[in-house]
Amino acid sequence: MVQPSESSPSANEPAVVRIAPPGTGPGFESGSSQRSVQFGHDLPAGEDPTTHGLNPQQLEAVTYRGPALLIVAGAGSGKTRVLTQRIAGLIRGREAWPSQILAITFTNKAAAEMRERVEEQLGGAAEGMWISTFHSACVRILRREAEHFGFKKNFTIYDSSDTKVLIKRLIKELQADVLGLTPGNVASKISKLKNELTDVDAYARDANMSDPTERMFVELFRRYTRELARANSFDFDDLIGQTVYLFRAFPHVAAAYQKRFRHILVDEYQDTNHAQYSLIRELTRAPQPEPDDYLLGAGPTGIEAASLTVVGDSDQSIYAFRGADIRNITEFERDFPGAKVVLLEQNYRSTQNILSAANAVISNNFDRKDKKLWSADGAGEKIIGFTGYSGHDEAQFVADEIEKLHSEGMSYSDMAVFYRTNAQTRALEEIFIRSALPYRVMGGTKFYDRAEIRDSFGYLVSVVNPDDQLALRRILNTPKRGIGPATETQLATFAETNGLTFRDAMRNVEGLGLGPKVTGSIRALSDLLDEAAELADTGVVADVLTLLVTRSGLLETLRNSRDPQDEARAENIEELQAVTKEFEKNNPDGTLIDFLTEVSLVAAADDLDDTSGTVSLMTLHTAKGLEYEAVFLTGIEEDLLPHKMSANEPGGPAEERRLFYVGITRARKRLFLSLAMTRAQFGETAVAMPSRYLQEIPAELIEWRQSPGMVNSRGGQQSRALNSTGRRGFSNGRGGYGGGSDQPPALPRPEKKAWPNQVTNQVRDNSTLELVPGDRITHVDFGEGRVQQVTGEGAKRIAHVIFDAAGPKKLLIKIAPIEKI
Ligand SMILES: Nc1ncnc2c1ncn2[C@@H]1O[C@H](COP(=O)(O)OP(=O)(O)OP(=O)(O)O)[C@@H](O)[C@H]1O
Ligand SMILES: [Mg+2]
Repeated sequence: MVQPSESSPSANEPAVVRIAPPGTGPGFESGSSQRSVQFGHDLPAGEDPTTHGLNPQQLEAVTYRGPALLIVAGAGSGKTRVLTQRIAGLIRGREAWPSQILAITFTNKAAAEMRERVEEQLGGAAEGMWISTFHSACVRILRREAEHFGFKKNFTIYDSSDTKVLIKRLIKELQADVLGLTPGNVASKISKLKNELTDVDAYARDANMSDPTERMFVELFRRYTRELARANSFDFDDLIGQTVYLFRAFPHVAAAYQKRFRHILVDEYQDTNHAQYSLIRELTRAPQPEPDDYLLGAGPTGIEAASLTVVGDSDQSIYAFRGADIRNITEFERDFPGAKVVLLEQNYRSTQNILSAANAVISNNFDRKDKKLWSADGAGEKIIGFTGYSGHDEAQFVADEIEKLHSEGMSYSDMAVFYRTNAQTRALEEIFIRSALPYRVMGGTKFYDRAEIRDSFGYLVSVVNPDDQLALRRILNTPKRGIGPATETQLATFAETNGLTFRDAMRNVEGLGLGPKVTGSIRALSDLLDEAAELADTGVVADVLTLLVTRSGLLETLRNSRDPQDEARAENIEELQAVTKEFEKNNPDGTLIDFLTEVSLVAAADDLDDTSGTVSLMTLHTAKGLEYEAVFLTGIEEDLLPHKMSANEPGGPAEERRLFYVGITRARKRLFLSLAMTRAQFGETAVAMPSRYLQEIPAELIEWRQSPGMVNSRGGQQSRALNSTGRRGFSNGRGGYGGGSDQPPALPRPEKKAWPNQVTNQVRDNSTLELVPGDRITHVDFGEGRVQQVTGEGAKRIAHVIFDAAGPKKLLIKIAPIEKI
């Protein structure tokens, strides 16, 4: 390795880092050069690994040196790759130490991938380099610096559900619900304001205070801000906003980071919001001189601003609803005068058919610079379109095609299924489970949202951050220990009147004059938390969790419960214990705070688990920046894509079109577009219309397939609307269907058969069904077939069957709708 990281400025010490002249300073000792450099690839002699295999534009983007560089290009043109190679080049060329680099990506997964790629290029760990999301970078900064403005290092992070609990309580206290204010709309308005860096005072100055709703909102915002500060907590938006505030209020703090980070690189710049943009602006200012700069001879202008590289694609801006501002990219040259702009054109990801579809779709957005993606890889296979009768039918199609690709040699982890809304996963998961198809749902990790997991975290947070009243109140009577709401209020009031925290009120419970039983309960809880805090100082995270969930009775109560659901809940807590052990293994020095930080960042953005050997399911938003051999875009219907919430918003349908474009451009070789004619949502089944975006794709690029249930049915949707010869079914492409009338299409009547979704509603249990190779069986959907093999045990037994008509399938015996014949 070229860089002995111990001698470079430690990752934990941002302190002062002077400009490192190339090739000097710790980590750049002479003699450690060529010889010790290893590369992840075998290269021809004389080839520079940093620039190897790049096209001329990419080369320019990797090697350009100057204060500001903007790389704009369409999907799959190598933007992220250029960033990665640029970082590797800076380090390898000894222009920067790893610790002088700050690279920002959009998800944890993208950050991990980028780190991996850089390390692969360098042939070793690039320690001290910050490659992270905006949120993670800000948490690291705040952990070190929060004390400058009245927070403590051990602050906790409120996720959106914590935020809503707190706002709900405030709404109740102020009886704000009569004005129509709900936790949801208050939270989203506050979030929006924070993304614009508007704090409550700034907002109040311009608010129309004669409007009672407005006045009430201001009061809620004010109290929310105060409660968060008192709880020594930040919400998600604060992480960025407060870091900006910190830098602006404390120039010497800002200066330390401005000096440290010499190269700042931002991926997916089109999706930065105002707060994130401001953070970048603060970090790329020339540091203000400090007195010792003069002493050291650096002088007031001795240190230049960091160099900034951003990459982005306006066509992939999909976070306007979170305040992302496309102008950050379009006005980059104005913001950073003298900026160099590089355009990339060639796409290295997808086949031409996929790109042509993407080009055709996105060209319907006005107000964009026309750019066409092209590939040197040839046309590739046609896009496959499929219209199912129902969401389950569609899911079955997806599962079948996945199995087919798999049997042709494609790995499950090279395939992904995307959808617009999380609700769509239900049908997909049901079918996937039944087909014994390995999959993983990415993002929106439901695990951390479960009540018992939140309870467990309530305990951990109460230990780490005793100021967090919300967490304490959550666990006060969980499990039930006879502490009612009246006692809770008494504790809160006692704290208020005596200027104590809620936690201190608990510690002094004997002074409250409560009954002996309640007093005893609170005392026991308080002592447990103290004991756990002691353990947290010296012990490992897993032990702290175990102490808390056992001694509090949380685990035992669930285990002893007669509610069958509680058994699963107890298992979830055990799973959490496994997560802490895993954390320990990966972070031998990790503290409880580190653990909580990691979880709060990960749970909000993407998945902890590795996805090897599984098909990935995720929303279109989560899919950004990723790529897969085969991609299934499901639910390409009006009201889903474009989503019905967006239809009437200014810019809504255009943003949804970009989302579709993002989805299409994730595919390398195979793209499947599917929809259903009826879709069950919120317990109702509604007729679904094909998305207006479908007909923007030239017909010759798509091969439409029939659902087996619709064969021979007259007026089938795809033959009416989406046949290969034209677009007869559509009026003018603006959502009209069937000649522009609002008439829903006549549904074809599938031949009667049991649809998969009806099967799952019955309690089916084949646990005792004996199957051996050679047995003939019949399946509700697939008809007759012969068992080839049975693998797995118990509830996880899988039958490998070759159906006479439907071909090979794997079935989870326990729940498969099969019978032996
Ligand atoms: N010069 C090149 N030669 C070969 N492959 C390349 C080249 N440039 C990029 N690639 C490959 O093309 C794919 C897309 O690259 P990358 O992910 O960097 O694109 P991107 O512009 O960041 O896409 P997106 O806009 O979707 O984020 C990757 O697999 C990458 O390794
Ligand atoms: Mg990218």
